Amino acid sequence: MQGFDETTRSGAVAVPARIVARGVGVVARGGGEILRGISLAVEPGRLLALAGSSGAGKTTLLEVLAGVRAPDRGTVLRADVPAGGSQAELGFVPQDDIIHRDLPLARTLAYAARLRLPAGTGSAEVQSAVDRVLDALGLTGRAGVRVGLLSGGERKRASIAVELLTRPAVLFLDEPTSGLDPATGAELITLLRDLSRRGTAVVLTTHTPADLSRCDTVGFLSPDGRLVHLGPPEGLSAHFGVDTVEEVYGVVTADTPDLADEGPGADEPTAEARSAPAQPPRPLGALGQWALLTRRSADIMIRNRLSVAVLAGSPVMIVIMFVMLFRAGAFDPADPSPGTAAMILFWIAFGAFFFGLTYGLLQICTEIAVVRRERLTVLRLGPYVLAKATVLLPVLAAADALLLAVLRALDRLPAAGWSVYGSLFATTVLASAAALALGLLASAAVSEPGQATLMLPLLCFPQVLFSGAFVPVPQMAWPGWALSWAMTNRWAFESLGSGIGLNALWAHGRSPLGPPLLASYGDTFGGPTARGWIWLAGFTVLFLTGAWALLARSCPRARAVAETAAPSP
Ligand SMILES: Nc1ncnc2c1ncn2[C@@H]1O[C@H](COP(=O)(O)OP(=O)(O)OP(=O)(O)O)[C@@H](O)[C@H]1O
Repeated sequence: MQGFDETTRSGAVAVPARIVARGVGVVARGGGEILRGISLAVEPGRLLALAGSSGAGKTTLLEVLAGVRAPDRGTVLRADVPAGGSQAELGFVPQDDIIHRDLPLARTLAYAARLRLPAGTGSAEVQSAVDRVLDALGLTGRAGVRVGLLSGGERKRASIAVELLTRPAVLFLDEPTSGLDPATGAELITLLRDLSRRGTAVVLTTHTPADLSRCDTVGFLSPDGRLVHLGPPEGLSAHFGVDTVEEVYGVVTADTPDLADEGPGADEPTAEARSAPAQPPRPLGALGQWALLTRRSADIMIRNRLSVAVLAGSPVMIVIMFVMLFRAGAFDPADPSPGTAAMILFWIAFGAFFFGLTYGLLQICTEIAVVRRERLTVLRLGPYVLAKATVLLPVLAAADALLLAVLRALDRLPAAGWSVYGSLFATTVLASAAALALGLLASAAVSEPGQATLMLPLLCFPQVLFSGAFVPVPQMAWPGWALSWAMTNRWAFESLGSGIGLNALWAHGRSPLGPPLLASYGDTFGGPTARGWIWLAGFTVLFLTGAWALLARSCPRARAVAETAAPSP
């Protein structure tokens, strides 16, 4: 590990910053107080550790200082040390990794750099920023290794490297040493200390007593969220009248007196700093983000064996099953099989739905920590969601085309012109698009991949039951009839039937089973094919908007710290 010595001088920050919290309080949703009356200053060139028992509020305080979360009481203000000029960035490393595991380290850093560095940054500058942070964190030798194969300590350093790309003035880290062995943890703290010596203010939370002795200042929280000590680590145990830092955790209770509130000191941010909005350099625009995120998503998908297996395997498996299930010639007007013809169309609609849903379900929840972090500063959610659809729609269209082509080649579908097959193809692609959007919505709604997997049957069952294939829509009880309007599969099934002329086959084909089926299904296939397309396109837009809205709620933007002033009680 290089550290931030003279050879890595480019790791220095351009604009050091000071952050001052005064009387900060945070109230939990249930009404309990998480933090009470906390005042402290984060200084450039200093390494501040926040310690305290589990649940004391360390992460909450870190998030408030970083602008990730707004305080309910008090103020958090920042002052960039030199007057004038643009304000420098804040870096935030949460506990979860904030890099994609499927990409080689240098590649994932290059994507992060293109997203975070100002619009118009050239390839050479991106490469030099990546080389700089790899060097600074001792990861140059691991540049070509897939992130998932790095050790825990290397991955933690890789997450820090992402943050250093923009030369942040203040770097916040939530438990950076958790899960690391003592030597690796100590090495990491030394590295952060070197970083702080170069002008960056570093704030971290930790549970490891050994970390505290390597920091400049320790802020100790009581179990009820008050700051009960703030000072150099050497004075910590003496302050509480015990021999070791470990013992401090035992003696600090809700009865421990508050730190005397002397405030953060005379050089509090000036009035100008209070009112100055943060002016980060202009980031990549919406179109640029969409193009970059599309490339990154495609790159990740191709490199992930599981996703390649799902993308290629599920259409092939479903086509084989359909071929095994249905006999040839169900659409032959001379000897039709009316019931089978309807079932073939239903299962084509369901196949298109299933491809789209399975493709979408794991897209967002598997990288939510990365999205959350990128959203804090630069990421736009519209381009992000659209990039997912852009990458997956062509693959879905290919799967739908394969399904139709194989079924036609093996005579499970009738000999018909290009216009009929164009209509069937358009229906399946729209059905897949709506299902993909539903999958993305579900993926944005859950918090982990396990929950997304559980959603699969929950989303599929109603689409089978209420599509109108097994119980025709005119025969449904009214609650089922009402629900059927919300089923994308109903509209795909109806458009397929109308596009292929199922009513005519049932009415004029030489099978006595046709007319009764026609009577039972009513005008299910009698409407224009485009009616189903409009419904499917509408659902696609609705579900994509829903995914965007859910992400906007769960992944908020960071608040400009200078503006996070809440009224004091
Ligand atoms: N959004 C929230 N809504 C309700 N309660 C919350 C919320 N965020 C945090 N808490 C509660 O606030 C308390 C402090 O949480 P926090 O994660 O800040 O503590 P911590 O000191 O970092 O804990 P640990 O060391 O175990 O990570 C906990 O009891 C937690 O359950």
